[in-house]
Amino acid sequence: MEPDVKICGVKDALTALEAHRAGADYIGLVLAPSSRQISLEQARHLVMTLPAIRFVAVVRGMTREALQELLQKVPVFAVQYHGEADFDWVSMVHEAGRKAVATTLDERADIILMDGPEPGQGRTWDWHRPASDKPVWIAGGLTPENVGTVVRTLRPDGVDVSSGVETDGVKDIEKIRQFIKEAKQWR
Ligand SMILES: O=C(O)c1ccccc1NCC(=O)[C@H](O)[C@H](O)COP(=O)(O)O
Repeated sequence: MEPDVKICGVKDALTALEAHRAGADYIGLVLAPSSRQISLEQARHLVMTLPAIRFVAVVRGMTREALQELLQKVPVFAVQYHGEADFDWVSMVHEAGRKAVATTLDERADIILMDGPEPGQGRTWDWHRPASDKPVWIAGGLTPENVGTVVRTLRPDGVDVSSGVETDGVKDIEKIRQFIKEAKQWR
């Protein structure tokens, strides 16, 4: 099986649609503080406009109340939670009928994302694939140039990229196409 590809930090419908048409399996919408952050209203508009796309809401250290609001307002396919939570965010996401993407080895989640210490900064790290019954995605400094090697050596269930498919901080559809081609030809 070829790995799933998530293109993270998409901010507009055209880029989401082009990435989807290029073969992206998931599109990440950053709701955490970031140059890629969009509002709940923008996220809702994207998700409602493009119902065929599996959108993942990317959050960091979000409170219970804010997560509740997100789940009520934005019908994303999944929530990817970065940072510590002092409440059971996985159960909340499941009760809302969504998938949970954990950035720690949390076996209650549906997918484990192995990301670097500075998400979204394009920094590589000691990529490795932990033993887990859950699908494991790899992220952190991936590019069209290195993703093939990562897929070939670690055999992840998915790969996730943001900076590596941007030019001057903006998503670049040619890099997205190249990344997807390289990621999916190795499995
Ligand atoms: O992308 C961000 O700006 C971001 C901000 C806050 C929390 C998470 C964020 N991104 C998470 C992702 O899923 C990124 O795709 C992942 O960290 C890889 O990023 P990159 O190394 O830039 O490819």
